Amino acid sequence: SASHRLWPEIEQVVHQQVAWARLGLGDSGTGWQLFAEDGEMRMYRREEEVDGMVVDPLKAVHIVKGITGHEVCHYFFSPQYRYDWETTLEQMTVLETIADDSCLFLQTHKRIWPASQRDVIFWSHIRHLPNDQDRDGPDIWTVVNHSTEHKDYPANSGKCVRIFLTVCMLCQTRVIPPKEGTPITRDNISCKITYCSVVNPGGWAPASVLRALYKREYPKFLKRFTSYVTNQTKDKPIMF
Ligand SMILES: CC(C)(C)c1cc(CCc2ccccn2)cc(-c2ccc(S(=O)(=O)CCO)cc2)c1
Repeated sequence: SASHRLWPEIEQVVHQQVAWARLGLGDSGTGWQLFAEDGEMRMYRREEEVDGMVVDPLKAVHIVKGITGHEVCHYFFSPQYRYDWETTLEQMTVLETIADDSCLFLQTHKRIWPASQRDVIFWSHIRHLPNDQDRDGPDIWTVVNHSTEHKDYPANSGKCVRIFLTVCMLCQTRVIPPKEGTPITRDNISCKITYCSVVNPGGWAPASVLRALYKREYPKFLKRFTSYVTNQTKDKPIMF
């Protein structure tokens, strides 16, 4: 709700992330390296370090047939499905339900050898940015996750190293209209997904180890999540 202490930050970060996600990859001069390809999915990263720590920004573009942006964002945002698709998750707690479109999460992730176990606190916000009639802009659904602090869970106070992240799942639905008068089916829809992520792994971890881990884990993550949405929605009415 607009009166919540996090609301100004949510508004600012969501608009910044939507603008960032909608930027193309620019020409090769922008340093984006394609590092994974699988069917329609293309995954790019830039090598960046902050205080000697790998924080490689990642941008993935994927086109998935038969699902909508609303459905992708619904399953990505809603806590009740997360254990189904987030296999690196050990524990997820909803610390606060800020509004029906905003939650505060605490997540501990399974240890990924040889890095030590990590946890993260982030707010998550789901937003529909409809294309206003006069502009034929795209109809966008997005979920933005952004790290924040919580007084009851100070960073690095327990067994876990605190990670920091900003993630944007931005979706645009495409409909190929079927023959006049016939209903739209899942064969007529597809979703273009732009997934942007910057994960600061917190405490020290060797750059080579992190880069190998990101290279292996990220493609699996997006494939697994989109397959999950396809399976969850295939026998259900379309959520536009
Ligand atoms: C390896 C990599 C795929 C980058 C990775 C490792 C870890 C585990 C923690 C970690 C980080 C770094 C090094 C070792 N372990 C967590 C995440 C992560 C966490 C959260 C989200 S989310 O978009 O907010 C969806 C809700 O869960 C996405 C990714 C990614």
